Amino acid sequence: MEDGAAGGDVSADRVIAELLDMGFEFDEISRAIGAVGPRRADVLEFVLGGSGNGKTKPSRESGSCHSVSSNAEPRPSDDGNKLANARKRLKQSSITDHLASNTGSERVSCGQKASMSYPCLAASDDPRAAVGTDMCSALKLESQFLLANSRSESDLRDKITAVMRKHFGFSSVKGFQKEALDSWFAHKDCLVLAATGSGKSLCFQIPALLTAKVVVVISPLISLMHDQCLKLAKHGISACFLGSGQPDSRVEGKAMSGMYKIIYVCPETVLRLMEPLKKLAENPGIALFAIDEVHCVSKWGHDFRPDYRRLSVLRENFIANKLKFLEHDIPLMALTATATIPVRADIIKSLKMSEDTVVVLTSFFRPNLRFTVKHSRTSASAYKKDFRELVGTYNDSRNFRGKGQKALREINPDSEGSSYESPDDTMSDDEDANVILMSHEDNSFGKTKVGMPLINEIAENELDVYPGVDDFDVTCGGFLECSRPENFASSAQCNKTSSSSSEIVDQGPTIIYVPTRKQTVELANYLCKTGLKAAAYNAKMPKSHLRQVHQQFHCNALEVVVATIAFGMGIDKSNVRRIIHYGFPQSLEAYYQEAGRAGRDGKLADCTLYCNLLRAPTLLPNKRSEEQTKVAYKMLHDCFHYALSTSICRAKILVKYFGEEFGPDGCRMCDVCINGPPQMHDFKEEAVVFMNALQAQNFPRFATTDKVWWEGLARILEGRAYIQEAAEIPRVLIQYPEVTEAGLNFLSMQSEEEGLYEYLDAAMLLVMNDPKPISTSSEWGRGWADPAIRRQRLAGKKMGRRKGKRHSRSHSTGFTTARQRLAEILSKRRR
Ligand SMILES: Nc1ncnc2c1ncn2[C@@H]1O[C@H](COP(=O)(O)OP(=O)(O)OP(=O)(O)O)[C@@H](O)[C@H]1O
Ligand SMILES: [Mg+2]
Repeated sequence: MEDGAAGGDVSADRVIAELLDMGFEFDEISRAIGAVGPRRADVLEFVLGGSGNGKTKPSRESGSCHSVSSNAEPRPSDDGNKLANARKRLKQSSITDHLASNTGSERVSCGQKASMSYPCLAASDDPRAAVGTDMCSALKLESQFLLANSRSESDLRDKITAVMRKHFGFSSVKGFQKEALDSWFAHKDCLVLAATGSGKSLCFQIPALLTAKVVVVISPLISLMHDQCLKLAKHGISACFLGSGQPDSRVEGKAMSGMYKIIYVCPETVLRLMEPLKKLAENPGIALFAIDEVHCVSKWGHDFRPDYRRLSVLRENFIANKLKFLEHDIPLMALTATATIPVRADIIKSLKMSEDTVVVLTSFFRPNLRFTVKHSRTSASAYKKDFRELVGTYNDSRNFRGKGQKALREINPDSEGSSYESPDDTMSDDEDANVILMSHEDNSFGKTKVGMPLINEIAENELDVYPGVDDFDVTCGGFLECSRPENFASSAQCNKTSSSSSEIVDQGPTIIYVPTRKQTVELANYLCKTGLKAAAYNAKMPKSHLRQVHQQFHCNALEVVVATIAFGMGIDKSNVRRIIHYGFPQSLEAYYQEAGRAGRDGKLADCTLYCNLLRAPTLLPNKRSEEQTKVAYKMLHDCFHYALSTSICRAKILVKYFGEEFGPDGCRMCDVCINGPPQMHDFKEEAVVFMNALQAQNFPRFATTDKVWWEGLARILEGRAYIQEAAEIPRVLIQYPEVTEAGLNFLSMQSEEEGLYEYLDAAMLLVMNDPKPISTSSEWGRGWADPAIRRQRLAGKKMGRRKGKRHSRSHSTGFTTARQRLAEILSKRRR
């Protein structure tokens, strides 16, 4: 959506449709149109200003800096001024402005760098003496000098150290960076697998500074390329990006003639530029093709981009056998933070990387990230409970600083008669979950296993899918030049509410990832009402708003950004203290990459996943091949299992997912390490009943009572390979279980077996601790007709009421009853 439309009059209907798409509520939009008319810009300003919610915001927030989502009550008298100011504020620099300033900064940097002393070079040897202040020439000569003189490894080391100090201000390269550079130096292809934020970019940026040749970097997003160019410009390195978002048509020609040390290019463009790249390879030469975020190559990865697969043309074309002027094949360096073992193999195969490709593998473990999973219905009714701690974290520190000791209660929406709190949260939650689960299964059961219709929890058009390559212009790098350091709030208003900037560092910013655009607005509004400086961010919002969010986030003027995945790659902000996922991510790769945006400064950071443990994630892309469906289900399956685990350290599961062994100890920080596993349970009896039922072909569906528990048992048996999925496309939950050879062995040996001790998973623990029937299930409904069952249930309810708690029913009672009922059902069926 372009801002260009903002100034013109458009029909109210169109404005309503657009804003609904952004995630705003219909009522809110209507109210805004009523107040300011149907001009899109005015309506947007009204709703983004939070005026549309009609509630008085906390007094502390008056004139708050977080205008992107603040809640000021509109004052009709100053509407005109407000809109005029807003329009002024929303007017952002164009990308051409950015570029102009880039060029400027390059040249200034060049002049500055050229006059700086260079520790490795004797003054008389300094090639820059002859080149004045032209940065490109200076760098070329400098790098010619550097590499030409690097006869030994130790020479190279020294040169690298010098370049690191000079351009990046770091004293040394990290081990994995050294390995990657060594392989480049040996003209070998290389696959670099290193954690988020570990410094992969330097692996391909340094070669550009060590030779007179150019480095070509393939990157999936224009915004990412743009950010990197801005950062490099700051370090005095000339770089450009090519592709649909490049507004200056001359840049491509300049790049192909070798005027930039580093050329960022999207895969689509690199394929178009094959011939010019060959010329570039001849003169001045291409030092390296770097393929960043290379997991996009793989259909098994989380961000599959078909054009990435076609990058095999690089290996096919830029080899000494084909291009006679080449002494060696031009090395490929592929880099990612999230590639499982199958993805790695797929990358090497798809890109046709050479057989002696060096794999640089570092630990994916991020020791300062503390992972936690919390059960939640992840809807508005759970906000109060789920975000109490977060709200307290920010507000308490402000109160502590003596800003009126405002109790959370006073500024909490509940005190204003909000309906955020559910009267019976867990109960309705579980029932909802089961209703949906049942309806899914009812819909799919009996239909063909392949290609059966799938039900999405959320309409897909409410989601932000993976950002397109040309999401140009909403970048983070542009805001690196905050006038204050990261740990300072940037606006005067912010400073009004924070007596000490250091306390903002203590709190640090939070990113909350939600699945839908609507939730970004809903949750950001909620958080603003509690007094937090929060803003919504999703791909349908105007670019001007998104830029503003980036800017305020980078300068610590915002405490919380509530975003879809659109707030993504390229965020290299060091002090993010919390990443909250409010709803299941689409894969563990995506989860780890998003979580990896926390704690880049090495200090402790929290990564919390709130999800409904009683409802398997079901969201799948609408348009997909059978193979993609399988992959998508597998990814959701892995996410669900991660969340359900009660006995394995979270960090261990995550790094193991990427093929890394973690050793016997856990991280000692995650919820599982802290809480320890639950008691083991002997599942033998249930397992025998269950598998016998499967064997008798009499049990095509799970029992409808304590269904969640039986699903958990199926997971356990599947984990032991006693049962397996018979469906061609396995889903998140096992659908068509069948007993395996190992299962048959277990059944035949059961008298000799001691027991089947396993941990209950988190969903099983939930239903064990709070057993309740599934009111919508047909079995449950039929159960009421049975006087014995009715008596039992009523007795259970009374007992619950007497003790004043729903979960007062004894675990073993609920458990045994369910098991007995299942056995009865099965024996009836057999008869
Ligand atoms: N040798 C080093 N010493 C200290 N800091 C470094 C070093 N190398 C890189 N860094 C810093 O690490 C941070 C992250 O670097 P970079 O953006 O390259 O990470 P990344 O591995 O590409 O992460 P992501 O997977 O999220 O893209 C940067 O701020 C960078 O300056
Ligand atoms: Mg990177």
